[in-house]
Amino acid sequence: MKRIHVAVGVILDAGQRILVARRAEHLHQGGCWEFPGGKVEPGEDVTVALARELEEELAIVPTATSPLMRIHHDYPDRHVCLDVHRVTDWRGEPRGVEGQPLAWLTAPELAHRRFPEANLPIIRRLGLPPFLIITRALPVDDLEALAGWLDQLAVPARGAWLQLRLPGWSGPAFAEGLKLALGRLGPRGVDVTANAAPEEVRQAGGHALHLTARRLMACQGRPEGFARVGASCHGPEELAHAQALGLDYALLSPVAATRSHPGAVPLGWARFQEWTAGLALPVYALGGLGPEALGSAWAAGAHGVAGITGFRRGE
Ligand SMILES: Nc1nc2c([nH]c(=O)n2[C@H]2C[C@H](O)[C@@H](COP(=O)(O)OP(=O)(O)OP(=O)(O)O)O2)c(=O)[nH]1
Ligand SMILES: [Mg+2]
Repeated sequence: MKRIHVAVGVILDAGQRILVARRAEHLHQGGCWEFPGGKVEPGEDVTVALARELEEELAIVPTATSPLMRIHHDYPDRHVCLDVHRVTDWRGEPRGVEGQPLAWLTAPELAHRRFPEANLPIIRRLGLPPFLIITRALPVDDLEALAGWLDQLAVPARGAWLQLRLPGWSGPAFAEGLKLALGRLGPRGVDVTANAAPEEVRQAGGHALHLTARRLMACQGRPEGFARVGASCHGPEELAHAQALGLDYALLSPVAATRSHPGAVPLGWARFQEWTAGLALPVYALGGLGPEALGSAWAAGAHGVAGITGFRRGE
C-alpha cells in the first residue's frame, strides 16, 4: 500500500479559533474540510515541509510551531502518517491561494464539519482546552464561598475547564457544589471535571472524573460512565498507567516550585519533556505555573497548563 507522510498545521489564533480549508472535489478525501498541509518530500524535514505547504496553500510563513500529535491511519488505498503541529504565530494574512474556501472555527464547531476519517483524534484532542484550572481549598460545605470563588474566575481567551476539588465535602453538599459549578460555568463555556471517588461523582451527576494518583493506581480499568476521565501523575509509572487505561488526559507535577507544595522538588521542563515524549496521552503541566507558561508548556510537548493560583484575579 502507498505510504504518505503529511505535515499538517493546526493554525490557532489568540482566541483559540482554528483555520480549516476545504479540499477540492477531485482530490483524495475531496470535499472534506482539512487542516492545511501536504506531503513531506523525500529527505525533507517535517517543519520545513509544513512551512513550505502553508506558504503554497495560504501564503503565510509560520513563526511559532510546536508538535501536537502523530496519527497513523489506513485508508483503503493508502496509509497516511499525519505529523500534526500547532501553528500559533505567522507572518501574512491567510488566503486560499488555490481557491479553496477557508473558515476559522472553534473546537466545538469542528464537530459539525466533515473531515477525513484520520482527523478524528485531532478533533477530539482540540476539544480539550489548553488550560485546566483547579479550585483552591474551600471551607467544607460552604456553597457561598464556592460561588464567590467561581464568580472570581478569570477564564483565559484560549479557553479553560475546571477541576472541582473539594476536600472534606461529600454526599449532598458535594453534589450541590458540583451542580453550582456546572450551572455557573456552563454559560461561560467552561466544563467541569470532578476530583472525588468515582461513585461520588456518578451520584452527583458529574460527566467528567478526575482521579488522584492513588485512585489512578488502584484502577484496573477505565472508570465507566464518564465522558472524560483524567488523573494526577508525578512520574513515568503513573503516566504509563493513565495511558494504558485509555484516560483522556493527565496532569504531571510539580513542574516549577509551588506555594501549595513547598517541600516538593520541581521537575523542570527538560524532565517533563523526557517523561511525556513517548506518550499519546495529552499531559497538562502543573505546579507553580500560570497562563503565561503556555508557550513553554507547548514547546515541551505539554497539552496545556493546569494551576490553582495564577488563574484568579489578584492572585
Ligand atoms: N493536508 C491534510 N491532509 C490530510 C488531512 N487529513 C487527511 O487524512 N489527509 C490526507 C489526505 C491526503 O491523502 C494527504 C495529504 O495530501 P495533500 O493532498 O494535502 O498533499 P499536498 O498538499 O502535498 O498536495 P499535492 O501537491 O500532492 O496535490 O493526507 C488533513 O487534515 N490535512
Ligand atoms: Mg495539501
